[in-house]
Amino acid sequence: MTAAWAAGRALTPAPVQAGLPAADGRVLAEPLVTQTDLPAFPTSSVDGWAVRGPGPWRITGQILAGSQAAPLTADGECAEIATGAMVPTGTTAIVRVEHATVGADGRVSGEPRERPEWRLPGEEAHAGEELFPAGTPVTPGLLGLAASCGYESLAVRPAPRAAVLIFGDELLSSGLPGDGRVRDALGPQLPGWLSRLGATVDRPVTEPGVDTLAAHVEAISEAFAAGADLVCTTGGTMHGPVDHLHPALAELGAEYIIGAVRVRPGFPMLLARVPLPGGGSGLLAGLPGNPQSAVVALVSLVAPALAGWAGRGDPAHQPAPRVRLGAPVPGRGGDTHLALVHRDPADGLAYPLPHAGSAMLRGLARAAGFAVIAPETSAAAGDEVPLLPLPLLPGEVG
Ligand SMILES: Nc1nc2c(c(=O)[nH]1)N[C@H]1C(S)=C(S)[C@@H](COP(=O)(O)OP(=O)(O)OC[C@H]3O[C@@H](n4cnc5c(N)ncnc54)[C@H](O)[C@@H]3O)O[C@H]1N2
Ligand code: MOO
Repeated sequence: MTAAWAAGRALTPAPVQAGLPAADGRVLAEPLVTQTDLPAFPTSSVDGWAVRGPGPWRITGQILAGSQAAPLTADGECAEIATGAMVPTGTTAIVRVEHATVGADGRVSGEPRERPEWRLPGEEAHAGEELFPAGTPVTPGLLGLAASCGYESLAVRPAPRAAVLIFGDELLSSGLPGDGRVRDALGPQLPGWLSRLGATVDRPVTEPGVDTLAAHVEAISEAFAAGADLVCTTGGTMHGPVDHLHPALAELGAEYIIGAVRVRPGFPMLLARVPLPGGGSGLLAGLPGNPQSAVVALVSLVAPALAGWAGRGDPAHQPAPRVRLGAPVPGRGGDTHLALVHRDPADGLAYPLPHAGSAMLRGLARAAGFAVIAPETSAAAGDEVPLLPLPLLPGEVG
């Protein structure tokens, strides 16, 4: 959702310098420019003999990886060379160890392959060359490349810090539900979803907050004061007798970015900008109390807001994955229907899941994501529709 992405983008903080392992998952704030030729010196790609001129060759030395290579000064000379070692100047060929023999006179004979067995400086990249632009997501592969071309740290957009505030007098954080009380099903799952979306959740989710206006205002203020960039609250998004989120936002002087979304389930979700006492502002995502609706809000509002904040592209401008349905999915009138689906590996089709009510999690816990059924439409078996995926890791996808 572009408005959520833009709200996150507007709060994108100044870049930080992060050590290479710590930069994983972030986004480059500056282009990755190689500080050296890659490779930086002529490098043997095999174990063998660096030779000069026609053979047989007299052994003049040994060059191991990591050492400086003495030149081969005359035809008929060779040096034993290891994979990764610097090729001495004067080398005309490298003969692989398995293609060479050492004669009784101590001389080396053998046939080099036609293709040179070493890599030339700059073959992969030249010093000063831009390898990736600012805005590129940092992956483990990119970290390895950055190290190869001379970096110890990278200028990246810092990870957004998210806090989770659970509200509801009816919620228990341990034991069995009953007598009007239910277990909090959001406190245990939201940190995992948020970290899969690239946020840092560095404060433990505390006991559910009580359903009073004062408790809402205090908990939200406190979470921002403790350094959260994004506060996710759960419950109280409607206008029932103990729904205090809207009044709390009014008291905090918040400005709505998105007040509700014409989507089922999850319509009371909201995103607001909250002014901070020290200046600047933070984002607050109000996730509806029904647990599946809260996850809908997470993928619809929180995911794009975090992408914007972290310096990543607008997910709305990236091609949505599409799935072919194996069974019909009804529409929800004038609202978009987000229908939980899983993919059957047998036929590759997406099937709507049972137990998909907004208060249920049994369907969600094995879903790949939500099939998007546009307003005033319904989908038939065989139709291809967009998929709003859950932020699952490879192998977790249902
Ligand atoms: N008069 C109307 N009432 C409701 C409507 C409506 O249109 N008119 N919409 C329903 C929909 S849809 C949703 S979604 C909920 C949103 O309610 P709130 O965000 O205000 O959430 P609560 O009222 O606090 O809770 C709703 C429901 O979810 C359970 N819940 C809350 N938090 C948790 C949690 N952490 N873990 C597990 N379950 C949780 C709570 O016990 C309630 O059953 O409003 C409907 N009402
Ligand atoms: O919109 Mo509610 O979120 O349908 O359960």
